[in-house]
Amino acid sequence: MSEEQLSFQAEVSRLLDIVAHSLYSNKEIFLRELISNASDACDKLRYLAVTDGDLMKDDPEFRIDLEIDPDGKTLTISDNGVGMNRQELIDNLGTIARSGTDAFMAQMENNKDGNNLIGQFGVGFYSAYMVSDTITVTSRRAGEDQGWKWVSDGKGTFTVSEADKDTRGTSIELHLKEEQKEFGEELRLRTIIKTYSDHIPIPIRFKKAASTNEDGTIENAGEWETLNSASAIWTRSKSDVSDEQYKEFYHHVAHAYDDPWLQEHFRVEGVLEYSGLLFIPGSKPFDLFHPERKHGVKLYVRRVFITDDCQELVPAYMRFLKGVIDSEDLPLNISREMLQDNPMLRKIRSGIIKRVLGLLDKKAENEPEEFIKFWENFGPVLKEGLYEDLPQKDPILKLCRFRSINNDGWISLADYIANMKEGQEHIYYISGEDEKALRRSPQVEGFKAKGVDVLVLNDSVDEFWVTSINEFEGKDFKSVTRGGADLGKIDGSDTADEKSEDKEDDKAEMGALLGYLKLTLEDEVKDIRSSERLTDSAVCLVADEGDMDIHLERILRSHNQVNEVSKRVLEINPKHDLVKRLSDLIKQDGAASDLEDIAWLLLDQARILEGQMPSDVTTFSQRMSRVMGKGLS
Ligand SMILES: Nc1ncnc2c1ncn2[C@@H]1O[C@H](COP(=O)(O)OP(=O)(O)OP(=O)(O)O)[C@@H](O)[C@H]1O
Repeated sequence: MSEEQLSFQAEVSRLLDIVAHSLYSNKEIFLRELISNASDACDKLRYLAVTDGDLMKDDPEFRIDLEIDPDGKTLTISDNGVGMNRQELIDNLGTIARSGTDAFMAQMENNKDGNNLIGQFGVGFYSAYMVSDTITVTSRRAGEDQGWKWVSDGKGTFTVSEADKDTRGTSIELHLKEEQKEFGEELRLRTIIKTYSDHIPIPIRFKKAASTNEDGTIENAGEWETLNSASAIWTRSKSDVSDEQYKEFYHHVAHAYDDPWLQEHFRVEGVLEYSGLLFIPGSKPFDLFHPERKHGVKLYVRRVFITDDCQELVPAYMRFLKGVIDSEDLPLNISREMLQDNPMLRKIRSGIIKRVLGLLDKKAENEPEEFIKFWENFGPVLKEGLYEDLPQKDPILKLCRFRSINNDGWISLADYIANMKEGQEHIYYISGEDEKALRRSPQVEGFKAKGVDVLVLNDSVDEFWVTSINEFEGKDFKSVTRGGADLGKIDGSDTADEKSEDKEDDKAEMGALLGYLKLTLEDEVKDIRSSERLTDSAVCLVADEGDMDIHLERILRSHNQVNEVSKRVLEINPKHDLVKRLSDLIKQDGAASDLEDIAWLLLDQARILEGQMPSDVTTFSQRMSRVMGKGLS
């Protein structure tokens, strides 16, 4: 097959354009990316060779070799890993199949500080275009005879052609940009390898430059020197690993550049033996909520990489975890299918869950401010565990942090309970999308006035757990937008506290108005009540005790899981001037016809406060005009 020219997928072209023009100062990371890929390629072959030993029989020792040409114009990174055939070269180096790429590129293109984002995202192989003007990849897939060459200047197209390659694996030749010649210097490369890739468990070798002795003989020519420690970092004892080495391993295993927020290096012995090195990232990845997002924990069996896609190893609600688990007990030739219902794996999984929840708990206790950093990045993910993993509900609830109407910062449920008022029986919450709007909702007014705190739940997962969890430490969760407010039973701390006779008076006062409103609006609402929860607003809507909460219903409707809109209860505030005036008018004139507009406007106002539309905007605006016109006359 002769040379063929192909175009990059549009996303790759956009990415390459960003990378080539990036002013990102940390350009040396390209080498880390290429070595990381080389090491992954060796891992993949080692796994395949468990069932097909022939694949690496002729050359059983893995290695990654670096070579520079005498002029320092090219740098070549070669590995004897799994290699790529023609189609794999086209697919892997011509397309990106990575979730979050679009979001990343949009941010890069809009963000003045976009250069730092390159570091956060990790652009993998393509980062080599920060330092090269042309890249030639020559590769031969293990078990195949034909080698292939991929060449591109990173500007829209690449070519693929047959190539002679005697050995399996991949060789990447970078033709360095004029201004990036430093990456063709031996000393610079040695430093980079020590800094970024010491932990790679495969020897990274450098071909020593030849030196000429006084007598004219040539020394060192063609000799290889290993630059790294070349042992799996999780097999070493903690005292043998420096913080820097842990950090670099994290960068490698997580394909990330930030600092880990937490690291845990451990060994479990006994019935089941495994070791692990787990990290929680210091920043939120772009694709955390992408449906295809997987956790980043690689499974090894006795140092052999098995898979980085074992959903049974770590639950989805811990998909922020990165790192390695290395089992001593699982069979080496375990197939990915066999992992699906494996009792040993289930035990490892529950060990990981317990360990991570324990570590988080310790952090929350001992370093509460640090813990908030974790919470702000990953809290919404961890909360998924509240309904996905019911046995862990209590430890997770203990870790949950909340916004609330009486606090600017974060509080725990224990804080909430400690500040409950005399007579308060429930943990009150309000849920919706917009934190600011929720804090100002009419339904929380009465709670605020009494000093009763209300949790503000504005993560999309909240609605799902809060309706399925019955209680925390004997207290149940109650929405302030559903059912009666029960505020009368609570001992308020401020002057707004009212006596129960007052309330009875209010009810009697309002009787005629309530009767009139019920008659007028009976087809639209389930009931109309005098409100205990309003202090400033005239009206609000609430769900009746047994009905679905307003916000949950809206979410389910947007997912087409419910069709109808439930009728709500309209509450009116007996202390509000407008309501008092209406009540007086009704008592004087009976149901005067011009009160009808006002009744409807009150209902529509309550709907708008809920973020809904008036049921008929034309009629709404006509009523509004009529009432305003009367106000002016
Ligand atoms: N040395 C190599 N040997 C074999 N395959 C390779 C090699 N380098 C890259 N690849 C293939 O190309 C793919 C793309 O590599 P690239 O570095 O762009 O992304 P990645 O490693 O999958 O993820 P990341 O962007 O996080 O680094 C890899 O997933 C791998 O399949």
